[in-house]
Amino acid sequence: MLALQGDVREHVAALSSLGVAARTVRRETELASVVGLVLPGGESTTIVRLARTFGLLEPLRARIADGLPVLGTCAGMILLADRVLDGAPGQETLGGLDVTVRRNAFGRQVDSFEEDVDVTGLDAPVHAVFIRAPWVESTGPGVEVLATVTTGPAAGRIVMVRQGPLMATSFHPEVGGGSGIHRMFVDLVAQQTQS
Ligand SMILES: NC(=O)CC[C@H](N)C(=O)O
Repeated sequence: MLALQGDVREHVAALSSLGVAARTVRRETELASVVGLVLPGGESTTIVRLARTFGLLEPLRARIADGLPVLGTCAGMILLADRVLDGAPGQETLGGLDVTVRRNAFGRQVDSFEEDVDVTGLDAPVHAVFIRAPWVESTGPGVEVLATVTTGPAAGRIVMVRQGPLMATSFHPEVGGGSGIHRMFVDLVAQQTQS
């Protein structure tokens, strides 16, 4: 669990409900020992700035490039994206996920909303909470779309993707979304660790 800024506690609670004792990562030595990493929602520019201050920016990029399973939610999705539209001037990411995301994409009118979304691979819909969320504007060839918005002005927009060991949601599964998304990620980590 990257614990520089954002809703770390909610993710730790969601993982703990699945019997997974998540460890927090703030230092390079802590990063070195994890087998999977969650990038929380929060403020993407702040998280990148703190990652640089803590000497974690390049080590994070290196572990992602090396195949570390990562779940990025909201700001965490922005951090995983290779390309950002409407970002802060010169906004950097960790990258790894071959997508273009649009930051704060849902606009002022509906900047926060909730919707039940169907997720490929889950039996029940996920109650998805969007808070000044990004959406995925476009995806590269290796990226699988796992969920889209179905109603309202943003219908059809991509809000969950996966590319190999990298998974990202626009919404906050750690806030009232049950444990389905975390379960998917824990399974992904287990798969990748075995292979
Ligand atoms: N809830 C969130 O994580 C919002 C993300 C935030 N708008 C950002 O750009 O980082």
